[in-house]
Amino acid sequence: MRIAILSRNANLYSTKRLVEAGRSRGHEVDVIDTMHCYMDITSAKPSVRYKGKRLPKYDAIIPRIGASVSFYGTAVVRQFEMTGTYSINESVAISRSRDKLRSLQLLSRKGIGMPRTGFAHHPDKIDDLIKNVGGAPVVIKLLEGTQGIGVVLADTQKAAEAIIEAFMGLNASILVQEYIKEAGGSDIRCLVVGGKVIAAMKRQAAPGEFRSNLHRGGSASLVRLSPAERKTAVDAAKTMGLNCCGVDILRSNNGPVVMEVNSSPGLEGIETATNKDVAGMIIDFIAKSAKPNNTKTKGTG
Ligand SMILES: Nc1ncnc2c1ncn2[C@@H]1O[C@H](COP(=O)(O)OP(=O)(O)OP(=O)(O)O)[C@@H](O)[C@H]1O
Ligand SMILES: [Mg+2]
Ligand SMILES: [Mg+2]
Repeated sequence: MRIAILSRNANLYSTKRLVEAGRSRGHEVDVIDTMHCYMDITSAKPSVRYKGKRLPKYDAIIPRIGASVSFYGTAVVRQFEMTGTYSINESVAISRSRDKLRSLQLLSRKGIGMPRTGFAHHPDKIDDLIKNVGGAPVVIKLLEGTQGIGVVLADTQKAAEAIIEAFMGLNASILVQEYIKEAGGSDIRCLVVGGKVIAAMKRQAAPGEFRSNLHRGGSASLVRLSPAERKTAVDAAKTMGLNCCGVDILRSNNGPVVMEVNSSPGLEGIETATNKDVAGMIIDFIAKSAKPNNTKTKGTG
């Protein structure tokens, strides 16, 4: 097969591993910088151009679209879909998962466990917003945050009000979420490929920290999932319509709750923690699933 990896940087661990896994299985693999693709969207014969040439017809693409380039990146994926190329994650599903409010509303609608969550942009009654999710302690999140930045734990009602006021002053949309204390500063990253959890790791926050992000000093280890956790991860991926994603779960007293679903999950942490050839499993899934003109929109909402 001929596979293109859409990535801004060929030297990233995940990109390198996917290239390696593809080539070692006898596929032709190119890395294409998403942001350097351009196209004539009105052409009757859709194609994608890159560095002055028309790109060859790929059997499959693996979009690795960073959060900061979601908008243009998903347009490029959509163009590949129009040329009949199979994308492991379709453009609609990537856009859906990138919108935090939309994805949390969808997960909730499907009855998937979630921390009690409120969202707001400019509430007139901040105290009511906080009480509405059960009162302090609460976790307050900037909608545009990433790698744990913009995620704050407010222990008291007063602290929560002050933080929300500060975020309101920045004209930002926020999430206010029940604090899952019993998770003990850890979360579980489940890698779902083709409707199965193929690898999972537990991330534990550094001492004195509640955010388990590896970028915030968290450490990863192997974990055994319960059947309920497995099902929650698979259901969340299905709701998003993603064939390949990372589902982040907290272990709460009421069972597993989903925090978010990531459509371009990093491979380094999970391959190191589990010692599994995750990249290889992704390529194997593509080899099995990629058929021309096979972009069917999965999921609704
Ligand atoms: N409601 C919560 N209860 C307990 N811990 C939480 C809660 N929400 C977040 N955390 C902790 O904070 C970390 C960061 O939160 P979250 O994943 O929502 O934001 P982010 O990592 O900045 O976003 P992204 O993953 O998109 O970069 C989580 O991994 C988890 O350890
Ligand atoms: Mg996170
Ligand atoms: Mg996220």
